[in-house]
Amino acid sequence: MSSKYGKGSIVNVLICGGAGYIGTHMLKMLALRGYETTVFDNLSTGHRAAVRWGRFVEGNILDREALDRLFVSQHIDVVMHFCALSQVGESVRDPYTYYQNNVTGTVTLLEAMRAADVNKLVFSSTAAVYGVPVNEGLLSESHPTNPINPYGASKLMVERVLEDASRAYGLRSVILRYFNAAGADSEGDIGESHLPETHLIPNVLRVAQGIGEPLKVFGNDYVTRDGTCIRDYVHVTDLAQAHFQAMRFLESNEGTHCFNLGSGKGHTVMEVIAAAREITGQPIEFVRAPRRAGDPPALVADIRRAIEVLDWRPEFEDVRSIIETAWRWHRAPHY
Ligand SMILES: NC(=O)c1ccc[n+]([C@@H]2O[C@H](COP(=O)([O-])OP(=O)(O)OC[C@H]3O[C@@H](n4cnc5c(N)ncnc54)[C@H](O)[C@@H]3O)[C@@H](O)[C@H]2O)c1
Ligand SMILES: O=c1ccn([C@@H]2O[C@H](COP(=O)(O)OP(=O)(O)O[C@H]3O[C@H](CO)[C@H](O)[C@H](O)[C@H]3O)[C@@H](O)[C@H]2O)c(=O)[nH]1
Repeated sequence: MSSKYGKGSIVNVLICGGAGYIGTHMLKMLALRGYETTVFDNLSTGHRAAVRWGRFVEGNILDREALDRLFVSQHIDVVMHFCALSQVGESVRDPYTYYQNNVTGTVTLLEAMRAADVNKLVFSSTAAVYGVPVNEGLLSESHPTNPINPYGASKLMVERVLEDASRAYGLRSVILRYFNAAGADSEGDIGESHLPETHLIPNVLRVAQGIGEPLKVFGNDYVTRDGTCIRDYVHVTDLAQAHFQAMRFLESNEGTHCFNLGSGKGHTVMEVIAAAREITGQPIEFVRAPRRAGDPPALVADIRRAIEVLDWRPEFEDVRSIIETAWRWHRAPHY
């Protein structure tokens, strides 16, 4: 079997945060490829109904005893760590909760892994670690990290912990800095369901369905081609595939390794709305609103490192195909 899809020495995968949006897509991929999966999740933002494969353990990564019990009861080869609170605005209002959950929670998980001799981790980081880009080009992993909110800072702190843990304890880790996760499982089994929903694409599609408040477009005076922010939307199944390849990479590579994950292409808010109008056939009305605090004008990934080192490439190349999968889910959500 090819190293891209074939099985290596890894059999048992612990998916922390596997009841959430991205974690459930990871879960489905691993389960269908024959891996033994355990999801550990406190359901703070995740959904029990989304965990349709493998074993589920309800628990909090801040609870060391619960983690110890899990590692004793189940052999684990690798941990994929999706748990986080991830709303930028909330992190500004309540930083203690964010540092507690995202940093202390992760250190607790790492300590439990060390005690159980589990030495491989794939970590969900974010483009928010970069802060405001220093130039207009694509962002590579070597761009300075200067987060402008506690959410991004909490992820950067964990990245630093992982580097130190690699030197001190031999932990192997891959840090994946995602840009904007979007879309849904192409079979419609799972999708994005957050409450409140802050992300652009689900909010646009909610308006297309005639649900809730009108869409707000935050800011129209950015120095971009139409005045609205540019983001790099990457399909959630492409993210799961990158995790899969990162997991396989850890079988033969020591140390800490960091990769951007995006599509490599940027779209303005207005371009996303235009694409969604075409796909849904709905007018999708919006109101202009002031800039949202903490929004950089443009964030687009340089993904060459993930292509070269992980042999990963996004399959959903066009934002329309990403929105189409999300639209299918939003018309028939299961949870
Ligand atoms: N969605 C994006 O665009 C995006 C972009 C960059 C990075 N990320 C990161 O990717 C990861 C997954 O994001 P998502 O969009 O799937 O979020 P999500 O909120 O849907 O999923 C997170 C999951 O973690 C669980 N969780 C949170 N804290 C926990 C704790 N203390 N103990 C146990 N479980 C806990 C939640 O219940 C949820 O099921 C997060 O770490 C997020 O910061 C997401
Ligand atoms: O109702 C909305 C929602 C969003 N936007 C705009 O659409 C763009 C995308 O916003 P999202 O909230 O969908 O995504 P963000 O770029 O703010 O955030 C995402 O990417 C970040 C990294 O860049 C973090 O990782 C974060 O967790 C993740 O949600 C932004 O310009 C935002 O101002 C609107 O105009 N109206």
